[in-house]
Amino acid sequence: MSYKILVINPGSTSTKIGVYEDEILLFEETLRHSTEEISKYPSIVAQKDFRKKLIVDILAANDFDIKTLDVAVGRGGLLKPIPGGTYPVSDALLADLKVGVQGQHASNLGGILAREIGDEIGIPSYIVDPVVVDELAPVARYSGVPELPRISIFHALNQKAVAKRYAKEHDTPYDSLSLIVVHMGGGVSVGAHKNGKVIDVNNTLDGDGPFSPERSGGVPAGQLVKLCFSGEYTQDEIYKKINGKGGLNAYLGTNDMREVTKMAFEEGHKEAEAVFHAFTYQVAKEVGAMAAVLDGKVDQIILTGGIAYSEQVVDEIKSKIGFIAPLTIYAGEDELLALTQGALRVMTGEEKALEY
Ligand SMILES: Nc1ncnc2c1ncn2[C@@H]1O[C@H](COP(=O)(O)OP(=O)(O)O)[C@@H](O)[C@H]1O
Ligand SMILES: CCCC(=O)OP(=O)(O)O
Repeated sequence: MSYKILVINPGSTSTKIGVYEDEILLFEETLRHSTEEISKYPSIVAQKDFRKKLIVDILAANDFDIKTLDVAVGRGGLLKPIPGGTYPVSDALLADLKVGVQGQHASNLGGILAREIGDEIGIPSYIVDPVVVDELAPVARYSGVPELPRISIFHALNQKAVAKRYAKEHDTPYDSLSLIVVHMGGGVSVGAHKNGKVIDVNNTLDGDGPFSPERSGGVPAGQLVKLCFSGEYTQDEIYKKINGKGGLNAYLGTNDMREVTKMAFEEGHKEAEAVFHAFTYQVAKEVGAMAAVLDGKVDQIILTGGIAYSEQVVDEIKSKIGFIAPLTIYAGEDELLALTQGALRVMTGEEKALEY
């Protein structure tokens, strides 16, 4: 028996959709969203119908009968911290996605849309390796402020998928490798993978690590406190500076690294050039930190995510961190396939679904 699988991957700057028959891709589509397009919506949940219409339209454009699907799987969002694996979108999980128990991010919509479409046609819905997968070592949880422990929010699905892909291509078990994986998408995550666990990673959402197209990354905390109490901004406005309107958006008014590259190197925009170099500098610096986490014994550094398509970004980062370990580039991500495989493992009985 084969399974037809609808895969839904909402990112902060994109919606990626795929339909698979078992592991065979029937069709896929990536729709990129500008900040202008997305910021029309007052909340993540308010984007649901907009993103659902994209899915329905893509199925129709491919003459695909939605009723022939066997399962729907979505990227998992800001739930409570949980172990990696495949989870049915239960009522409890759905409720937490709607609230966003650890915050607001487009990935909250993955499970919500999988469940809604699944219920409409009477098929099961799942999420796989959500962004809250937490494998941090105890030592990595200290921040210096006891009330503010460091937490694990990152591109868990793709970080795990590319790490396992590297292990497979090199005929080595994933849990015997020490890897640094750098995902450069709307957010940037830099993870230290040791013995099959992500023992440290920057909180990709909330002011930690390098800046990214949409996020501030780590900011000077004292200055941030002053800004918060300056009376000039609401809480929401301050938070948007960290998540949504930070990073490339804040400096240059775009979340598109291709646009920044064009401004910097074709149009002679000096600030864009400086921001481009600052981006690669910050990413390289975080890789250096994760090399220390791994005691300097790093088998491979993997660069992935949409920005890894840029040779110029890759070359600049490589020139700074090449001394640590060799680099492998997996541009884009393996998230659609990873979601498919997670759903299939449960549908075929190879793995038991976890309970949220
Ligand atoms: N060929 C490319 N060169 C440089 N940047 C790219 C390229 N393709 C996509 N990007 C950038 O990658 C970022 C989005 O990455 P992606 O992994 O798709 O993000 P997300 O899933 O978070 O929406 C955007 O800034 C986009 O401009
Ligand atoms: C919430 C962590 C994952 C993340 O940042 O994803 P995007 O790059 O898709 O925003």
